[in-house]
Amino acid sequence: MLDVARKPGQPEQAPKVKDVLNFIDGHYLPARGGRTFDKRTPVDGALIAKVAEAAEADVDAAVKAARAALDGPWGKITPAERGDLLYAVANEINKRFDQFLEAEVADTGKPVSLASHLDIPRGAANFKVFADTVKNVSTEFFEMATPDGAGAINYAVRRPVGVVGVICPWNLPLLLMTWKVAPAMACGNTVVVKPSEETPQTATLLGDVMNAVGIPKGVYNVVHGFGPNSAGEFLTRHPGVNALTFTGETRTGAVIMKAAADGARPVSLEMGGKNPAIVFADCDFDAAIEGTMRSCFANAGQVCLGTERVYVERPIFEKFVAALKDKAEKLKLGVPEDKATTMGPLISLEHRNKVLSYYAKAVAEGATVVSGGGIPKMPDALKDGAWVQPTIWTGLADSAATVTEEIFGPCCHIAPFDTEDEVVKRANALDYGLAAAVWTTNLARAHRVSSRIEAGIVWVNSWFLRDLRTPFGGMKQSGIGREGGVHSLEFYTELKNVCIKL
Ligand SMILES: NC(=O)C1=CN([C@@H]2O[C@H](COP(=O)(O)OP(=O)(O)OC[C@H]3O[C@@H](n4cnc5c(N)ncnc54)[C@H](O)[C@@H]3O)[C@@H](O)[C@H]2O)C=CC1
Ligand SMILES: O=C(O)/C=C/C=C(\O)C(=O)O
Repeated sequence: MLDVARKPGQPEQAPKVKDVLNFIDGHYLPARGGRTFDKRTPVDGALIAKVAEAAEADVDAAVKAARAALDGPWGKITPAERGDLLYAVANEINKRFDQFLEAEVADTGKPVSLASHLDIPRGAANFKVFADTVKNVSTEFFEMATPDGAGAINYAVRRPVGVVGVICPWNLPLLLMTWKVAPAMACGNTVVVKPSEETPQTATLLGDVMNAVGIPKGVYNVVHGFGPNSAGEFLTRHPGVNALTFTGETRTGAVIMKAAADGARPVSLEMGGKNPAIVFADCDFDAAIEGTMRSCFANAGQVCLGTERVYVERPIFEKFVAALKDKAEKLKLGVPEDKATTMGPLISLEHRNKVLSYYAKAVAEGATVVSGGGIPKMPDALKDGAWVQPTIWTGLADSAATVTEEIFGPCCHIAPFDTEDEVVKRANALDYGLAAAVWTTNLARAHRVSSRIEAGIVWVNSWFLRDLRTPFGGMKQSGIGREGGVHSLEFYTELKNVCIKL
């Protein structure tokens, strides 16, 4: 039975319903036509915001503002000056830390302890890291011989691609949005952001930060709404957008790629995963359990890098399953503000339906439910929240839907394996290739296995350990392109070669 951590009687007051507006050309604006949609907290289902639902004309205005800003002061300042402004953005986010924290927690229901250590600090750090990257990266220079003996020189310069459309998910809203907005701005572009309809608040707050530190109007714009036939589609189809960057589901990425084909516009796509963890018998057992707990259950399993398939070498299989079950059952579900809470709700009742459909499918496919498998008993005040039990299965075939399809919930299937060759093949068997974790104390094996795994990121004896200078992205259907450090410059700039005949 799960221990439910919440303060008795909470929430005592009805939350204030906020108006969340679009942010266009430096101004907070309602939607043309006045449409709004409701945002409810997944903690207890209470209405927390009325969000302006951008009409096509609002998206058009945002793109036009972003285009005009390219020709304004933003287009004329030096990379170093842009870098200083981005540092100011980061410092201002940190100054308003509590405001961002409150907004992120309200939208997602995630524990304050998680958002205060991950989401908000990374939101600020993203601006600093890309300000530094742009300042410190040089380009190419080649001297060449010419038939007349005078020679020529070539040098490459980076120029912004223009207006970048940024389509964001709900799982790490500020972190993932700024992971794209920061490099885009550091490279001199302007942006129109479409946050997830589930998490409209922190992107909106960031508009105020941009104004406060003097980012010129029109550089950063936010339009709210949904995907098809709404702000997402209006933005991705808009011919004034020069490049599109997206994090979210693979099927959505494919739709966005089709939209980008009109005008042959570049895309950067970070998409779904069904990530394996491979645990060898020679691992540091406690570290492997601790790391696998985080990779399966952090953020209620709503992390694209999270583990949903665990392969454990047979000699330690039973011990591993028992230890993971023990830890999973100690997770404390509860209100975000409670320091004891270690797992929040899923993002929405709709997403919970999806996750629960896999819980049912696992049973139908013949799984042994080691732990969880349903809806936890929560106090009355939280009964309308999107709560789900952390869940562990064993006994499924590698072909089961539960083992092959992204669930994006707090769950994993654990299977035994016998040989390195066998487990590498099983880990690589899917069309996804985002991340993997390998647990072993054998250094040669760590190198061997990580070199054979088909994933954009392999963590050995760790998980979600991020150096923001490194390439980040997925192989196969998990993504197109890499972002992070200098790799982001490849996407957010056009590289132009200048050849001068001497
Ligand atoms: N980081 C990741 O890998 C994430 C994966 N997911 C997975 O995706 C599933 C669905 O979650 P959603 O939030 O609906 O993800 P999604 O991929 O549909 O949405 C992500 C963003 O794309 C926008 N969008 C959706 N359709 C669009 C379209 N046709 N054109 C332009 N923009 C569009 C959405 O409004 C949102 O801002 C989840 O159950 C989960 O499995 C969800 C969020 C993040
Ligand atoms: O650290 C990052 O930049 C990204 C982490 C997580 C995701 O991309 C995700 O969950 O979508």
